[in-house]
Amino acid sequence: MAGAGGAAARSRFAVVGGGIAGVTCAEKLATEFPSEDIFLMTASPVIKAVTNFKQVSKTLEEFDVEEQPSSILEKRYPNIKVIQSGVKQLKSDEHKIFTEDGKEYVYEKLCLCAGAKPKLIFEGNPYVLGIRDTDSAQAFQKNLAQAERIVVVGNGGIALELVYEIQGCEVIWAIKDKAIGNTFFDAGAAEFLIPKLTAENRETPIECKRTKYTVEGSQEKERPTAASDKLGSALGPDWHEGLHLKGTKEFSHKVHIEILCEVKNIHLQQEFIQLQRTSLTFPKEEKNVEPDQVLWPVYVELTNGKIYGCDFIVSATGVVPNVKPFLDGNNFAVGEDGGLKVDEHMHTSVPDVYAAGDICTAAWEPSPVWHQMRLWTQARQMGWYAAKCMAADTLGESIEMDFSFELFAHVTKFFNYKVVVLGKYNAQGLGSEHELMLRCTKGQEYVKVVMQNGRMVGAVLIGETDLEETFENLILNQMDLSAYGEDLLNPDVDIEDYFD
Ligand SMILES: Cc1cc2nc3c(=O)[nH]c(=O)nc-3n(C[C@H](O)[C@H](O)[C@H](O)COP(=O)(O)OP(=O)(O)OC[C@H]3O[C@@H](n4cnc5c(N)ncnc54)[C@H](O)[C@@H]3O)c2cc1C
Ligand SMILES: NC(=O)C1=CN([C@@H]2O[C@H](COP(=O)(O)OP(=O)(O)OC[C@H]3O[C@@H](n4cnc5c(N)ncnc54)[C@H](O)[C@@H]3O)[C@@H](O)[C@H]2O)C=CC1
Repeated sequence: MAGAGGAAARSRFAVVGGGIAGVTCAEKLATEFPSEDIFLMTASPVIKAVTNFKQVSKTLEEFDVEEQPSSILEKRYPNIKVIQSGVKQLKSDEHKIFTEDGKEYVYEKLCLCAGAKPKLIFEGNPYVLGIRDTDSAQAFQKNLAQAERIVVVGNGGIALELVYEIQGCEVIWAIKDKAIGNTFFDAGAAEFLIPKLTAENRETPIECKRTKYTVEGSQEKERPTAASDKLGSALGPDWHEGLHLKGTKEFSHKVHIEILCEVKNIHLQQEFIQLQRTSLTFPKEEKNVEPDQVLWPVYVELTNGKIYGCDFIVSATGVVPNVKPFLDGNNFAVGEDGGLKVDEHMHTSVPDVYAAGDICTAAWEPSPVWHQMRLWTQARQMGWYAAKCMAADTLGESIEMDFSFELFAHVTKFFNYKVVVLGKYNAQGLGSEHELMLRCTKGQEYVKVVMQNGRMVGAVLIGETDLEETFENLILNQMDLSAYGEDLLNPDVDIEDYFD
């Protein structure tokens, strides 16, 4: 193949990234062009493959994500050539890729699927950890095994999962918002979920059949172990189930929530003691903590004036697309969130370069009930559709937007409840032009629909509601439901029979 200083290897199609988006894209290209070699360049030694894919309804899908050695992918698709080396530089004007191992590759069409990395608060502070891939999850588990108290910052998917799963360690959960889980829920749903978080006796988590990520916990308390700076792929479903997320204490769960605050500062122990002695304005006491004056390795100062000592901090504060430094020097249009802007054909602003998954920012005019969220369902759909678009452009064919972008649909699990979110489930972008309808049975189900001009535009379904398919249809067909009024959520009306 390509040698340092030797002739560059050539392929019609190249894909960068061995996560869900990249692997799905390479697989689809390999199927569309069985006689072409597809280069898949990836910085991680393993790739992520989608297995047990199940189309639950028109737009809802469920699947497992498996970490596999790249040889398995090459066996399944003999025309995929995995190049296990990070991309150091892209020279898009020459259609060339330079890898860390000193080789170069020439492509005709390229799809960038390099994912994203955690957007950390106080980046560089050794006491602040992020969770993204197997390495960082293992580093987290190792540190937790020695911890008595940690501070979790952020209010999205990772924070929701962590605060529920962690045992034997006190968790101070600091959120900017009034209610928990702001990326998925409104205050009503948060209220429904809170008892599950604070319950004394939780259900035992279901044992995970596949052991996924385990490490031995060290007993010595020291500075947090950081994950390596290798860029791995994002974790898959149920990533925490194989991990023993347990601290040093005997109690089961202990979560304290601090709302409407951010982290103002982080002080190391010595600095904290010094500040207490010398600064007139610095709080003299660590508040809300037992008066035994435990000394913690690190102290978190919140914008609400409170200070908490802890062993380390988890920053679950979103992601930033991986565009640096390997894309420097190319003229990519970038969205506000730092992602590569792509049009309705997943094409970036640079000729012959497409992008999919967490690295990209959907810059097309979306369907009124779809929006981008960096999720593995969207990574799979985008990777698949990008390959279709690359194929269509190569063959001079036209292509229509894939149906999966018609409606935002996500199924997941929080606090052991099934959670389905559809369309504008939090009335995103609707202003005051909408109405909400609710149905809630404590400890069992929470159903919220968002209505606009008599039509359903979004829904949150928590628990086993069995309503997802009917509501998906109602949002897609935009039927005028004004005549049904409150009956829409009446548990005595069999709504599925009504509309199916
Ligand atoms: C802890 C956690 C839990 C999550 N839970 C859920 C969930 O329950 N449901 C859900 O839908 N989503 C979840 N997500 C989000 C989901 O995992 C991601 O949106 C999705 O996996 C992104 O896939 P991707 O292929 O775009 O990127 P990634 O999986 O990040 O893959 C990027 C790939 O690019 C490679 N790469 C990066 N830079 C280079 C380079 N310079 N050269 C070569 N290769 C490079 C990396 O090695 C990697 O293989 C979770 C994420 C995390 C971190
Ligand atoms: N079950 C699921 O669907 C899950 C999905 N994910 C996905 O993985 C990715 C990473 O997850 P998260 O880090 O949880 O990101 P996220 O985007 O879900 O949430 C980020 C949270 O951090 C908050 N935040 C941002 N900056 C902050 C700051 N400076 N101080 C305090 N709070 C701040 C935001 O308000 C938001 O609540 C996301 O794309 C997420 O959608 C992760 C876990 C589970």
